[in-house]
Amino acid sequence: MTKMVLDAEAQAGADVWEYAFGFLKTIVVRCAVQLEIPDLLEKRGTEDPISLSQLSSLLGCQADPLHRVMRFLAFHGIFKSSSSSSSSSVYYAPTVISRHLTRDNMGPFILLQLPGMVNGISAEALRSGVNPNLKAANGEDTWTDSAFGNHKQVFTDAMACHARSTVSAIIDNYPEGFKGIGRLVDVGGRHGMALGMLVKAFPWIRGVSFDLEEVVSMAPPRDGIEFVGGSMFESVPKADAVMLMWILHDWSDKSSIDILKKCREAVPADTGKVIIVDAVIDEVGEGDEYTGARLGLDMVMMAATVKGKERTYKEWTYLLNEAGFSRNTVTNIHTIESVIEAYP
Ligand SMILES: C[S@@+](CC[C@H](N)C(=O)[O-])C[C@H]1O[C@@H](n2cnc3c(N)ncnc32)[C@H](O)[C@@H]1O
Ligand SMILES: O=c1cc(-c2ccc(O)cc2)oc2c(O)c(O)ccc12
Repeated sequence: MTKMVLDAEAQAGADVWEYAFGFLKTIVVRCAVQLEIPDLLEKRGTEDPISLSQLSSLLGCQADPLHRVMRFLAFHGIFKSSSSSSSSSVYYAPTVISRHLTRDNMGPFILLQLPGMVNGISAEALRSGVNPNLKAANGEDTWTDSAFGNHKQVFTDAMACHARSTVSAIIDNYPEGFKGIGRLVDVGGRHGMALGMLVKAFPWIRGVSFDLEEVVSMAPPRDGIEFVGGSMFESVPKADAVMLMWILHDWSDKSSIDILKKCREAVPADTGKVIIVDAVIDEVGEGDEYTGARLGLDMVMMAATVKGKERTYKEWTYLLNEAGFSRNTVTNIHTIESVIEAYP
């Protein structure tokens, strides 16, 4: 059926359904990642598409619902489907998008999404200013709220995905930022995925992954990385520089200022710096290819945290001034985040 050229009103009548059913893309992609379909198709490659019956048998899934899921994903360009001229079989092959959904790419990050988020953005939440998903008992600190799931492997796997992706961008676009740094503390560094990549790229660095005790106590040993448990609201281990990657966006302005003050105290007043890796929302410019992802991440912060948010450069400058930093620079690293360097 050829796609008709619709006038704006008719197109809007069709597009509105996207706002009813758009959430299904994440649910269905999440299902494909759970089944490791991107990995299976990637292993076979584009020259060896798999039939529905083979896929159904390999996955132990009913053919009919699997066909419907694959049909939906092929329509949205996640997989490539083709049919055989000699039989009624349908075949599936990987695409440039499905390559990013494998378990060693962004697959585990997709598995973190959705559960526990739905009511975080609702009329009730916007009117009350309270995220109904999270127990008020924990105040702003969702990280010790079991409902948040910080202790779960799915969170560690998702953040390792994120670290792989963002630290690659940091190494490619901001290598100069690590010259002269001996001891680097990664606040909220979890199991050291980011530091492991940084000390490999910059062997002069001695890395310290600082995180909650219940997180670092589960961290497998990692060459060149020391693990220290504690709270960034109490004190941060001393270092030449401190990194905060996807930390401050989880917290309110007040908590972020408190964290930044502890980080400033941990580095030398004359030669130290704090390296913030977080999104900078561009409200006035044209943005770039990550603008949609940054605004989506801001909605995740609203849905999943008590007072987390993404910030504009003006909002970052307010935080840094309040925390006593004298000056700062911003580096575009061509991914969802930028690197903000803050100097005591
Ligand atoms: C969103 S994760 C970011 C992980 C990693 N930096 C990354 O970019 O993928 C936030 C981290 O902050 C840690 N965290 C939360 N509260 C903390 C605290 N009071 N002190 C130190 N770390 C904390 C969490 O355990 C978690 O590992
Ligand atoms: O992308 C995320 C998702 C979460 C998240 C999702 C579901 C939950 O039940 C809890 C948390 O948290 C994130 C986060 O804290 C962050 O700093 C970046 C991204 C995400």
